[in-house]
Amino acid sequence: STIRHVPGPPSTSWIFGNMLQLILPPQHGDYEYSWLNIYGSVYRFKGCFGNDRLMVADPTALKHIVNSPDFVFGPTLDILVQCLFGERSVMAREGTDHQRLRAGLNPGFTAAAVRSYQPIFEKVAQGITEKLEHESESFSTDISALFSSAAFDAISEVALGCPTGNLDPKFVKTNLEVSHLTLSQSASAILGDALLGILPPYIRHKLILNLPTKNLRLLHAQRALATEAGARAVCEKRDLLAKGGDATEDVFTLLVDSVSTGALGFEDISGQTSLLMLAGGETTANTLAFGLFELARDSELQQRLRVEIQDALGAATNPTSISYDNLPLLNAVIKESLRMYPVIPFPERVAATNTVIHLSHEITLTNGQRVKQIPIRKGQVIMTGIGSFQRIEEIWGRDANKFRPGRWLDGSMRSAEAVGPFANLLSFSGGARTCLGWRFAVLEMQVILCELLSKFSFTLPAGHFHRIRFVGVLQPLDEKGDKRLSLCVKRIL
Ligand code: HEM
Repeated sequence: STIRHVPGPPSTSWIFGNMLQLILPPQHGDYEYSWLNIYGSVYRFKGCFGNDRLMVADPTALKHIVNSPDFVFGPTLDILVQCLFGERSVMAREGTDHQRLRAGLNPGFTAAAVRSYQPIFEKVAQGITEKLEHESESFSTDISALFSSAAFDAISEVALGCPTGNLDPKFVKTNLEVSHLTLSQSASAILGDALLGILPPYIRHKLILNLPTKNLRLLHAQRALATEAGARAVCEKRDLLAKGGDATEDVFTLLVDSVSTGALGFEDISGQTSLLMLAGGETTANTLAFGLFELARDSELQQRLRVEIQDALGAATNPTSISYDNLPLLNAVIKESLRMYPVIPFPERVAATNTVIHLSHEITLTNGQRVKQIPIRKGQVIMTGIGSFQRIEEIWGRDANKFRPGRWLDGSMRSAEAVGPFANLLSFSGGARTCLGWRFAVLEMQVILCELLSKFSFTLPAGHFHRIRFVGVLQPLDEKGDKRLSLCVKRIL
């Protein structure tokens, strides 16, 4: 097959191939981004047990993969989706069933719907300020924990219409435990995924649902509690709407209201609870943490952004009338954070049929042949190299490995093929499975950054250390491997 001749890094282990280098390097991207420079935007590497995998960062090929029904979730992602989100979740659906459910859920995530959630995001952001104001004037704090809890509050209030304080405490606790569970990424977990991946999906699903391990029991409990919380929220909203009560602005209310159109059933709504709570929490929280870290290490950039925000706040007739999309530097910082730190950096896909991917330019195979398309056999695993794509120098500039929000403002980037829904980035993926909550995440980040930077300044503590690892999502870890990113915070008002 052609794949055999696609150049790529040598493998040092039959059991692990290059998987440990890709998933557990000392720092995220240590190998991946240097392979990009050596082998280009498409290369072959070894998965576990000698299997060839393809890393694809070429924009034309990526656009095809995310838009084509020829590619479905790879085995590891499939396991994750079944365990964490359950078979009723939109992520677990395929083909027309997926399209139908997505269309039904869409009213909760349109630009207009998300704009209506702005006051809730502002309330959550003020909640962070209140926590920080309880500290002394200047102190060090773990912003990653702070953002995780804020993102959980935001998704609970905006999706379910329920403050976290009103949720079943057992659900809140298991949700937190599950978020921490992703930290258990290890060589044995990679091997376990590879072994499960060999099984046909039907047997794999049966096994996942019935294996009596502690972690799987926790995941099942979390899913059940999430569905219960979702069902309760759906019932409350249905009763309120039936009585003609004052509807609150939240995703579930909008969706329950649309049930009469026949697009969705009540269980289609409650079945999304686990997915929304988990997919909407850590992703946004970690992107925010990485962005604020970059601002903490560049005080001049931080100050310029603060001035932009304070000017906008000063000009606004009331704080909730701010139009966050009109703040150029704020949005450049958010785009640059998403570009440099795509929290899902290489979602896995598998070819559902024999197919071909076309590339934006020719590559030279190890046998000397020049090709602009690669035939793919059914079953071939492909990593959609979102992180690598977002570091291609010809597209993003010679300094693509540097955090420089100015690239979004000074016209120095080459316009490339439009792939994702936001700023030509793929951090929210693209095509039929584009992140449903991308507008939600962008507004949440805009509101929280504005609130915090207008009231506090952030610097790196002496001897600052953090490591970025892919543990289900990209996360900042401390020396001990615990999730933490500490910054010094000083009140400025
Ligand atoms: C910075 C924050 C976020 C990032 C970077 C992000 C990224 C992604 C990516 C890459 C996918 C596609 C995964 C794949 O197909 O392999 C995805 C799917 C999804 N995301 Fe997000 N996400 C974020 C925030 C959110 C939020 C806040 C919500 C909910 C309010 C959300 C809900 C979803 C849902 C429901 C899907 C599944 C879509 C489907 O399969 O049709 N995400 N997200």
